[in-house]
Amino acid sequence: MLRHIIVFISGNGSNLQAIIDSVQSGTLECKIDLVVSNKKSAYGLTRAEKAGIPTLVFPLKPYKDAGKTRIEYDIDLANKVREYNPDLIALAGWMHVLSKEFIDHFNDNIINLHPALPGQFDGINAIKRAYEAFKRGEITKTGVMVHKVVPEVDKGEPLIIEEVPIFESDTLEDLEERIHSVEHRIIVQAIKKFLGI
Ligand SMILES: Nc1nc2c(c(=O)[nH]1)N[C@@H](CN(C=O)c1ccc(C(=O)N[C@@H](CCC(=O)O)C(=O)O)cc1)CN2
Ligand SMILES: NCC(=O)N[C@@H]1O[C@H](COP(=O)([O-])[O-])[C@@H](O)[C@H]1O
Repeated sequence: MLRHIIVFISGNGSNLQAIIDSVQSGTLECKIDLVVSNKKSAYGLTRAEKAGIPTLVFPLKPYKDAGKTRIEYDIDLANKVREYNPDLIALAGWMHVLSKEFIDHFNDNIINLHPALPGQFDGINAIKRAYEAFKRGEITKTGVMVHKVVPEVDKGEPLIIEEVPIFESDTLEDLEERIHSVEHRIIVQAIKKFLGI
């Protein structure tokens, strides 16, 4: 039976593109029913449109301007996404912390791609923070993981973890490039693993 996924983004969408490419090549046998972005400027929306995938732009600002809460935003977003009844929601660069109220609608069927090892650099700017920690001599390597999403940020059970080396000669850009290439591979692997396909 064809499995259905929804991908959440906030920016460039290179990981979304990796998912799209895998679906189009047949290596990932599922259907991307919707791409959701909280930013209308996200280039990932263009990637989705070029691939003929429906998009939903759902910004937070109107809620803030109306004095509404993040929870109200999350509940409204969850109600829109539930209409698609996805087998999986994949957060691929989604830059909002999702509330319990959102997560509870989807029975643990949410995964997130994070460019760090478990417990190393939770939150945003993980690659830069890892690079700076390496330069201070505090770490010798970093990594990428895809994990289940729970209310506590980046603390969900890992599905896939891959270590990524850092070299003395690396610039931050070198490390970012190395990490992104790993991300593009393991996000697809993680979806396959989660869906059992
Ligand atoms: N409940 C959860 N929500 C999200 C998780 C998670 O594990 N549990 N993963 C994140 C993705 N992420 C790290 O992997 C992450 C993204 C964003 C933030 C964050 O602090 N966002 C700020 C806004 C930052 C900005 O807009 O630049 C915020 O939400 O206020 C932390 C971690 C996705 N959601
Ligand atoms: N904490 C979450 C986080 O940092 N996510 C990161 O955002 C980038 C999105 O890139 P993309 O828009 O090109 O896929 C990726 O590096 C992803 O790991």
